[in-house]
Amino acid sequence: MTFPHVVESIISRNVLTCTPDTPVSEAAQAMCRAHCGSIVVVDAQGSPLGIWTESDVVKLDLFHPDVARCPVRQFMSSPVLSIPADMSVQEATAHMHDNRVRHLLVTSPVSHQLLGLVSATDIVVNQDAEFFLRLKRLDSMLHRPLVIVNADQPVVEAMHQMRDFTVEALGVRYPDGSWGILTQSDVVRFVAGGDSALPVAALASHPLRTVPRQMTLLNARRMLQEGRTRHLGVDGDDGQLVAIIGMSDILATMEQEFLIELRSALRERDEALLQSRQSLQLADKVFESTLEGIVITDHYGVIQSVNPAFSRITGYSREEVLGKTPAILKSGRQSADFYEHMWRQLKNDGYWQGEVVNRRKSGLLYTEHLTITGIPDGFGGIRHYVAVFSDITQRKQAEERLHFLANHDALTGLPNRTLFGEKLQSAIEQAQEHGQRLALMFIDLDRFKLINDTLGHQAGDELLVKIAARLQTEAPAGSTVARLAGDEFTLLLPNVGSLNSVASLAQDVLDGIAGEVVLAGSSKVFISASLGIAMYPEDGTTADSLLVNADAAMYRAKNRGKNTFQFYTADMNASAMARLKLEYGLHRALTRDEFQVWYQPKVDLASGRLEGMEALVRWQHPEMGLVSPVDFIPVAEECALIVPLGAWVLSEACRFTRQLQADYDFSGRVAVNLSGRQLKFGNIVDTVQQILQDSGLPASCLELEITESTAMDSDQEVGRALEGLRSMGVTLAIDDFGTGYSSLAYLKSLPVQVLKIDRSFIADLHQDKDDAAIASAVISMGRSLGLSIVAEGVELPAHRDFLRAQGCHMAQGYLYGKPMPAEAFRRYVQTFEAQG
Ligand SMILES: Nc1nc2c(ncn2[C@@H]2O[C@@H]3COP(=O)(O)O[C@H]4[C@@H](O)[C@H](n5cnc6c(=O)[nH]c(N)nc65)O[C@@H]4COP(=O)(O)O[C@H]3[C@H]2O)c(=O)[nH]1
Repeated sequence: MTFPHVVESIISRNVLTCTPDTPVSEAAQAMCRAHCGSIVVVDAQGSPLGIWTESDVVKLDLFHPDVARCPVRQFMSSPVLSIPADMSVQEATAHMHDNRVRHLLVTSPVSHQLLGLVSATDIVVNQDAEFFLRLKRLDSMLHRPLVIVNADQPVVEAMHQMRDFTVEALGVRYPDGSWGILTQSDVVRFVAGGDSALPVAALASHPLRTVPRQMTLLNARRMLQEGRTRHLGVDGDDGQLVAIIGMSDILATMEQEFLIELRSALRERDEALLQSRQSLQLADKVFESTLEGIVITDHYGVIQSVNPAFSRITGYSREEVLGKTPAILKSGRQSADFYEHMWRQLKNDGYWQGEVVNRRKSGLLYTEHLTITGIPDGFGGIRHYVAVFSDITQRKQAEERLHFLANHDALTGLPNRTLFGEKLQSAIEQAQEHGQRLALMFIDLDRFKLINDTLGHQAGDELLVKIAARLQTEAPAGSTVARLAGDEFTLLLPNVGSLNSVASLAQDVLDGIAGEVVLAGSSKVFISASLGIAMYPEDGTTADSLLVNADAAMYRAKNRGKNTFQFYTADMNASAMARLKLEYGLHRALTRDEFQVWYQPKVDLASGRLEGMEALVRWQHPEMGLVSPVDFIPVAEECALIVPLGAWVLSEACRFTRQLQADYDFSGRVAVNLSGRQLKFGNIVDTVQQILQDSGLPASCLELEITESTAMDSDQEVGRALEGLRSMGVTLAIDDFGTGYSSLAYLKSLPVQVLKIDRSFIADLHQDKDDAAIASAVISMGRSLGLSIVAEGVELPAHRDFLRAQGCHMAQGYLYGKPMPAEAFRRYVQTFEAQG
């Protein structure tokens, strides 16, 4: 059976009312007129005081002569039961059942005014009970006794029968054997104005309509509704009247069924309520006592509730965070991208889980494992977010510690073999992807075993820690130092440039390690290391092959006498060694006076006069003999030795030239090469000034040559230096002109006076038209800019003749004289002078 939702939808709004003083007979008349089974007794304000129903009428003692004139208040049921209109039909039915009434007044839940009346009939008629009524037959509900009166009996007696047997209708037997019926409403009519001596026949309905006992309740109800009568006689199988049934009997049956259902519904509801109350209590307990922090926010993320664990973990009290957002915990450790991703997932899945680093009120960071769940609002949106988190800081720290221990050497704290292997692998992948080179150095301490055995393991450990520290000092940024085992260390250098730089670093590492180490107990040891280098990709393309080859190279270094390094590839060794040798030699050469300045004459092409000379440095190496500047100047440039070396050459050349001037009738200029590094970092203006002053050589007798590429350097420092030198009165020349990419406009802006045509254009100009064309173009261009033109590398008379014909001013080359030591040049000047 289904029930209408609330009582208001089924109430009868036409309520029959009367005052409390209304005589019983009048009340009964009103009920008869209105075909109502009850009348509500109201006070002057219309508030219900009681109710008087058909069944109350039957209870009247009509033998008492004045009873019909008595006020209805004496017989009404009071207080009258009323229910609010928004009460559910189920509850209303339970109410009726519990209070054993068939009518309830219905009042407005707001104003409490009387709205109407609801009867059991209203409830049952408004049920969709067809299915049920079709299943049930009349004989299933024949529980009430059939009470029979004779047609000639007085009505008052019949009323007593009704009351005593609590039946709504009586069977009336007529003398001819036919049947009639007397009902409660007939009694109401009687009370409304009947004579107490009236016989039953005067009020009874006759004949009684009868139906068979097998009839369904549905048909019986239909007949009752159609026949405008509230009762039917039921025939037994033998055709004898066995019962009288009325609408109320059908309703009672339905009610019973209804109540059974209702009771089970109520029981279920109560159980559900109890269960939900218990779960709520449980949830409350969990919320309050759980060790996990809980934050509940609204749809906008504004905090609505937090539990005690939240305060314990974050340090913020409930009051401090209510109305704020969880952003107060932000540590800045997560990127905007992180939060964007989190919200996107929350929106899509209604769920997010992960680790977050937040900040406690005290400022300390902590790591939490956080789960955020969106609580749906039932309309496709989110009503709340619930965040549950646990503080996993200690666990994380322990994990990190474990991870560190698993990947680092306990003694030195350096990465161990495992971590180093990973780093090497990823460096290889990186190098492969970007086409870079990397260097792997394998370092093994020399004589470590001896130290360990003689001084003990503790001293050995101490030494290893100190060596690790030295290695880390030498390791450039971006490199990785690791300890693989015992006294074996590695250094990984990603993205390395030249082999020379690797060799230099290897030497620095060895120098950094080598030396005295003071250990606890003041024992001193001298330590050194041997180092092997494997290059990616030349010496191997896998981590293993690089390690094996670096190790092999290290053994070779040991065999070569220790405290040295070796590349795995022999060629690399040779060039690196040669270069290192040169570099070391160079450092020593200055202090050991191994440098010399040689001079090469420069001649005026038109007159053939000696116009000056170029100073050219030479290195008299004790083993290698005379070393060309072509071999050592670039090295000196790289290791910055060029600055002191250049200053020495300059001072030597100026002193020599001043001497020539003093000794001979020599007024020529000396040209000295300047490197770019001298111009940038050598404080060159002050240096030149000082040298000129010390030597006494006039600035006009000094020419400084800079290469075309240095001249083109747009570095401001270079420009300032050139201006400074020029304003001092020194002549500036551009060397090797034609080999670079000088723009004419730029050339014009430089404070130079001399252009030296590179000898590569001169060598073949007598037989190569292009060279000839270039040389003559440079000459004419230089002249047009007002520059003095010097041709280098003039070896043949043909060179001389061509250059002279083109208007070149000066020449320098083997035709006039090779670079020669100072003494030889002195003689050269002497000869020239003698020739006049
Ligand atoms: N084949 C041939 N060569 C000729 C002839 N005439 C001169 N040479 C060579 O040409 C070079 C001229 O010097 P550079 O262009 O300044 O080129 C110089 C210069 O760039 C650099 N250099 C020499 N001394 C110094 C110095 O004191 N400081 C700096 N920074 N660089 C220097 O070394 C370079 C080479 O110097 P050197 O070996 O002395 O070589 C000299 C010289 O010996 C010739 O007719 N035929």
